[in-house]
Amino acid sequence: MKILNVGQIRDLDAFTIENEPVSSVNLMERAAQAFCWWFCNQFVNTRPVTVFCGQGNNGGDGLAIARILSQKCYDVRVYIIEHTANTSADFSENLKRLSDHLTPFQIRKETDLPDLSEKTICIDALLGSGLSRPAEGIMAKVIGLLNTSRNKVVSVDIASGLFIDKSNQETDPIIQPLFTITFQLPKLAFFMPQNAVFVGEWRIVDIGLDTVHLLQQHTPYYYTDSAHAESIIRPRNKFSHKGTFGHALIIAGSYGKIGAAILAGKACLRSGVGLLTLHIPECGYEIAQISLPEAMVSVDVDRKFNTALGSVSSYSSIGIGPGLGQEDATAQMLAKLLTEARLPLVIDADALNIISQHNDLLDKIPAKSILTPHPKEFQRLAGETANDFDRLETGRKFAQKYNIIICLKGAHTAVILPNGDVHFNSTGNAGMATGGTGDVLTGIITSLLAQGYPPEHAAILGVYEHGLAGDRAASRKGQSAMIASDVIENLKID
Ligand SMILES: NC(=O)C1=CN([C@@H]2O[C@H](COP(=O)(O)OP(=O)(O)OC[C@H]3O[C@@H](n4cnc5c(N)ncnc54)[C@H](OP(=O)(O)O)[C@@H]3O)[C@@H](O)[C@H]2O)[C@@H](O)CC1
Ligand SMILES: [K+]
Repeated sequence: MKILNVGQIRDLDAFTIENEPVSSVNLMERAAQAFCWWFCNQFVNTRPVTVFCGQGNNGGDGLAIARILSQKCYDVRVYIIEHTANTSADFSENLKRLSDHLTPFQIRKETDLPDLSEKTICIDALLGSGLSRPAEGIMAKVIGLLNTSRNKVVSVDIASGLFIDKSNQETDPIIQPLFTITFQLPKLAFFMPQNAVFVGEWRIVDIGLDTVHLLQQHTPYYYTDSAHAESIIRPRNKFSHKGTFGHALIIAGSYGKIGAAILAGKACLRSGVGLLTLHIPECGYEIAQISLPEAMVSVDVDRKFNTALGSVSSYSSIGIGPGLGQEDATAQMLAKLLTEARLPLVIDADALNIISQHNDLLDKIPAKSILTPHPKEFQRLAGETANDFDRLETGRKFAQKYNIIICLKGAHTAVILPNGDVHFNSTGNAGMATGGTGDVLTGIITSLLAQGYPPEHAAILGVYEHGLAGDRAASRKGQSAMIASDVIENLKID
């Protein structure tokens, strides 16, 4: 699914109006109906509703929503924030249509602000995609009122005050909703960790914007939905044998961290690889043979750390990093591997930290290798950034410069491709913020690479399936009880 910028959203809106054709006020009606369909499924009509409207089209949506909910027997109050002499045409039309049902109250100054009863659900239709500057004056006061009230707030399209495709300042007044119900497409702002409280839980409602025009839009930003992930999966051929699915090598573990190697290895096997070899220090030999009998074990000459590899030319994919440690000998082994490997690698955890400390290694990373840093590891690699938008831009430049793929881990892991495209993941949950889940991801992606998935697909699909397995684990065990092994047990890539 594509993620568009403000200008493209406006064009898509205008194109639909002209070519469907549909009048803009009828498109607004469709948007309001779609919002109300979600709202009525979420909240019963015994809950009072207060709608706060600006004077642009977001406010127009709010007026239409108020009318529809009132027709559905909700007890509705409407407040219009009169902050400008200009109102949009569709706002004015919806104000007329509302007059048979409700009389709105005006808010012009602070003393007009209402006392909100605790039970009322507030609908935020103050400002939408037309935001051109931070909210101020009476608009900022209303935002402050809603944020300090204990009421549930639902934002229409986007939280008022939040920019769709650029960073806000920390001091900007922005609504902190429980839910955002957005029209047609997710917005770039939703994927930035800095915006978590300004988005809440978000849902997309379809308002029938032109799909052909949407296909023609160029954007570097995508959202990996189930349809896209499923289109990547290759069915297993009936006549296949273990050689068909490749031979993966995972280089991981150190004394006290052999578990990381086992988790990565098990995840690799559970993601469909034909054969797996684990390269681990000698102290892990028996642990690995007992806990993972399906894997072959290549034992390092060192007892506690990985320090030397034999030839790697026979492997179909190589993952390195989980629990590796950062010994000098390990760093030398990694440098040699980067020089000798003739295929893209999966590089995680301590392998990334070693590269951060030896910047000359960056140029040696094989083309299309997949790096899986969490934000701190990425910062060590690429330097400080001013905000999450800036970090994403830095990631795009970094991926292009070194011809690599970066899976920037987070609530919506961003898979950044060598051409600068970014695919935000849709699966996963806060239960996955626990030790070992990163090792599992390394195993999954290494497995997909071994099976012949192109690196871009291995990264996008691996991240998606990792999150999906985490969601299955959370629904069975709960987010607090689940551990990395549960993510592995819930893998099912077919
Ligand atoms: N796209 C779609 O497919 C569909 C979109 N729809 C809906 O339309 C919404 C977009 O509507 P919109 O363009 O009228 O913008 P919106 O945000 O309501 O207000 C802009 C007004 O506010 C003003 N203003 C700006 N910043 C301000 C500030 N800080 N403080 C105060 N004022 C400020 C600005 O003034 P100006 O910048 O010109 O000074 C202008 O007057 C969209 O989010 C969705 O809800 C659906 O109905 C149908 C399908
Ligand atoms: K809004």
